[in-house]
Amino acid sequence: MTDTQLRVAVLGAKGRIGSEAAKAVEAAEDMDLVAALDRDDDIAELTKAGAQVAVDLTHPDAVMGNLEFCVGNGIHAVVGTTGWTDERFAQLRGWLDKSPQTGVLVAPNFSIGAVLTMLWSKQAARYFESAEVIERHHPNKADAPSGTATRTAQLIAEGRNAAGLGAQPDATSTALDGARGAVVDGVPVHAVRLRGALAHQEVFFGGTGETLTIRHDSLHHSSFMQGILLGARRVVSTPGLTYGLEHFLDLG
Ligand SMILES: NC(=O)C1=CN([C@@H]2O[C@H](COP(=O)(O)OP(=O)(O)OC[C@H]3O[C@@H](n4cnc5c(N)ncnc54)[C@H](OP(=O)(O)O)[C@@H]3O)[C@@H](O)[C@H]2O)C=CC1
Ligand SMILES: O=C(O)C1=N[C@H](C(=O)O)C[C@H](O)C1
Repeated sequence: MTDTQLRVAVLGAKGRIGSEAAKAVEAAEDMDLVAALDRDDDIAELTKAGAQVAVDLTHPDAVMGNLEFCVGNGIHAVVGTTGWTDERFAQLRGWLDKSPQTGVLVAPNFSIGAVLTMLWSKQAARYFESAEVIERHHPNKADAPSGTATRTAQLIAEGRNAAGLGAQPDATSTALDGARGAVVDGVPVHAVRLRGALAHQEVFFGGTGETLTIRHDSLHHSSFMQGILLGARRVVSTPGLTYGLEHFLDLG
């Protein structure tokens, strides 16, 4: 270990993504993996290990407790864990207000293709009357819809609202519960759970005489690793809350 190495910890280090993130941190020349913690470990290990950044890839039930500890101890955080609500963001901002030098990145998705899907969906939204999101994940996923699909729908709604678009056309008057998906800010979101799937999303737009589909597929866990490492490098010099990896990408 040298003084210039970034001291990174991974929370959820036995999980599907956390285990890969721990390997990616270990392999990064400018980082040291100083702690790899999972459910039964004591989070106080982070301070003992001198962690500068904690990468949280745990569970929606665990992430807030982890963040309260990290921010309270001046440890920056890179968060991939889902389950974010307005109330949770308000709580996190409250903790950050008391620790103004600390940075937290909350990234609904660390893969570049998914980030672009979200940004392009917001851009496209203003031009189309109809927009729906279908996400597809492995059946071991705890939450539905995915954090990425939820954020995509929110961004589509922002694009629609800025363009003055009203409610989407939909004459459905009889439907089985759930047939039209969950509605996020006026945008239907459908979640498929499928053995063999990893993380996939299609965003459908419909206008007069045309449709547009933006599709992204994460085919391997490695799709998330570059974004996690970039987040860790950048969050240490970005105090406060950053929502979305796009803020750390040079997108022109
Ligand atoms: N933003 C992004 O790009 C990505 C985000 N994710 C998100 O990351 C999260 C994890 O996903 P995934 O790896 O598939 O899930 P897993 O269930 O495979 O991994 C989560 C791990 O965290 C552990 N854990 C639970 N509570 C705690 C705790 N308090 N402290 C430390 N570890 C804990 C779990 O233990 P146990 O099994 O005993 O519960 C498990 O080992 C999900 O919210 C997922 O949506 C995933 C991929 C990419
Ligand atoms: O649980 C997963 O696997 C994933 N979770 C994130 C989400 O809910 O959007 C990111 C990606 O879709 C993989």
